Amino acid sequence: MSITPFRLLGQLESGAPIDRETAYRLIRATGEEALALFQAAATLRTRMKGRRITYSRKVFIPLTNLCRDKCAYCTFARAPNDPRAHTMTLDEVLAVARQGAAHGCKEALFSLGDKPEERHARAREDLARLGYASTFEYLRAMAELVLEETGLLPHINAGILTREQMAALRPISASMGIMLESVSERLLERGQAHYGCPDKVPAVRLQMLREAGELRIPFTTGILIGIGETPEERVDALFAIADIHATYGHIQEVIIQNFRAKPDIRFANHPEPSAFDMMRTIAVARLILGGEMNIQAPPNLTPDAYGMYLLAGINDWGGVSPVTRDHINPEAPWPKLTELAQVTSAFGFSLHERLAIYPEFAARHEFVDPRMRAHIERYQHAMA
Ligand SMILES: O=c1nc2n(C[C@H](O)[C@H](O)[C@H](O)CO)c3cc(O)ccc3cc-2c(=O)[nH]1
Ligand SMILES: C[C@H]1O[C@@H](n2cnc3c(N)ncnc32)[C@H](O)[C@@H]1O
Ligand code: MET
Ligand code: SF4
Repeated sequence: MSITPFRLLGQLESGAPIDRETAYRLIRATGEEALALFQAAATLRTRMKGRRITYSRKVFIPLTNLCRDKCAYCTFARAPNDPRAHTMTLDEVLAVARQGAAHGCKEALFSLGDKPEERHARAREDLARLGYASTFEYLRAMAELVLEETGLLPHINAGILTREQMAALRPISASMGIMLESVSERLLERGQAHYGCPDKVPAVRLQMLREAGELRIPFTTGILIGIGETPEERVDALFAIADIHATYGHIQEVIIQNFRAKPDIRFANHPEPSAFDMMRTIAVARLILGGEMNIQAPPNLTPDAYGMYLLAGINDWGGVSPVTRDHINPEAPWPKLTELAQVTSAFGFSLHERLAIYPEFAARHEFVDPRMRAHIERYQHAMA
């Protein structure tokens, strides 16, 4: 039995949240049912968000590309003996941040390998040379430096952090995030995407999401699709995020990201998800997470079709940089902001800049550390 477009739209009009069995079916929808799914999700988005689509103007700061994990999809992490292995110096960090500030960027995205010093002597040596005992201590110092020297708002995407570490980063960052990636435990098995990745154990990532909620940290998470999970496991991951957000209310955006193959990874020959799979996942995410959630998909990972994600219910393009590459997907250039604005408007929407903390979170005192308040307000006044 299929859900008729009429029933699906009717169910939405009634305001009833979508249940898991319906989501399992819709994520595999084809033909007219897929069209109805997109329309329902897009209508829900537009009802709550209007026709405003946002992005954050950012610089990417890949503090270290050493990592203790071995994700099969990752080209960012480098082996210690790879000539491209690198831990940025203080001067390099400041130079990138200053260049960003000069180009109107307002976010400094710290995205880095997870606890490399626990696996690689090379990481311990790099840190010792820089005068630090751990990646976390160095990250904290560099985020503080960038904030105080340039005013850019740090967003911290540094893998698994303890509650104490997140609490220590809270006064010097506008927001933090980790991708949940997937809830599938199967992916930890030999040959799978997360084999050899202690930091990709779903329970560990879900626990960090909850602790960030307890700490009232505006938080980014999301799923990476096409890494060996089933469509039903995608749905389960989205419900896990929705459940945690229902308890804590701190998830400010959910990223739906598509796996992109590249030559030098374990998954070099792993198939990529289609733009149609992205649209079905985005639309189901919108129906599960509701009209208020910010749903983000990166434009650079689907350069010839990203405009269609607007028809499936996204309202955000994420961070876009006029200065730095996407170091996670270095082969995928950011669209120029003029092109992004043109595509967005061709689909009937308008493009607006936002900060690393969304306005609805910046407006709530409990989500803004007192030390961050003035930094955030300075940009808000400039953008108003
Ligand atoms: O340029 C990127 N930015 C990534 N970002 C940053 C994102 O695009 C935005 O700049 C920030 O989330 C602010 O909204 C992430 C942030 C997270 O908290 C978690 C995961 C990601 C993943 C990426 C990514 O793959 N590439
Ligand atoms: C920073 C985030 O980037 C994502 N990520 C890592 N490698 C890839 C890839 N090959 N394609 C798309 N996304 C990727 C992961 O979800 C990680 O958490
Ligand atoms: N290593 C972290 C993670 O995978 C940060 C993003 S990948 C550089 O969660
Ligand atoms: S995705 Fe993050 S955790 Fe996984 S190998 Fe790459 S840097 Fe490490």
